[in-house]
Amino acid sequence: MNRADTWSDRLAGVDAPALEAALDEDGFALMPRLFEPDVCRALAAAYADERHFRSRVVMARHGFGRGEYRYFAYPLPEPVASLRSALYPRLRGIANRWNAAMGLEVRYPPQHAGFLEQCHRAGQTRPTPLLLQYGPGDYNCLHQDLYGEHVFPLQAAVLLSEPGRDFDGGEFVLTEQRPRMQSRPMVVPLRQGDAVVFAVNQRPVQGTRGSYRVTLRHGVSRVRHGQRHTLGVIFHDAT
Ligand SMILES: O=C(O)CCC(=O)C(=O)O
Ligand SMILES: [Fe+2]
Repeated sequence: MNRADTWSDRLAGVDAPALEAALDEDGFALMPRLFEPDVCRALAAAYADERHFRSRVVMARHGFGRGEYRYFAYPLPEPVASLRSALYPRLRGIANRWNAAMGLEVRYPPQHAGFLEQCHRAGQTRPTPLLLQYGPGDYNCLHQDLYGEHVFPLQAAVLLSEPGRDFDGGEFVLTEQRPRMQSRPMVVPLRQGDAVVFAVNQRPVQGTRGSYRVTLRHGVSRVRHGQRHTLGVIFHDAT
């Protein structure tokens, strides 16, 4: 069995109706223990090896927060490549249903390779999966990972460090901006190896008089002690 099959099998064990219900209710869903601790450690350690990456961003230089991240270069290393292509078909139905509910015409093809072709034809050719590294005092301002016209409306992040042991603080947070209402904050309780799937930008909410759109942003509260690493999996590529 090749690695991509292994990841498809692994994701086949995910409770799809529960994932979908959580995404519809809150705009995010947890996938607990997606990575084993040894995989988390290996990926976090890979941050130091420049050869895996196409660029490095020091967040304070751009007003993005404090801390840094690196975008992987193609070909993506394992398990990032397999996870990205195996997760996409599990989220595509929700993405298409959300777009229909929001009155958007875009629909996503069955396989990630097909969607990437669309991105690449539009000049979005640079890989977007990334590793983030935070030390004491670091944080990530609320943001959206939009990198061009082509956007897949869901993304995933995997926490590679263990809260309480490797770091304190550094909570993954989301805000949901509702039309003519105050924003709703959400804190996502993650442990090492847990993944969160969440809305990149907008999602539909079913109200009593039809559906309306809310806008999500995500970020990370200040890390108090220790080191925190995350893997980010974004399905569209960047210009
Ligand atoms: O470090 C985090 O948990 C946030 C990661 C993030 O912004 C992303 O994956 O897009
Ligand atoms: Fe992000």
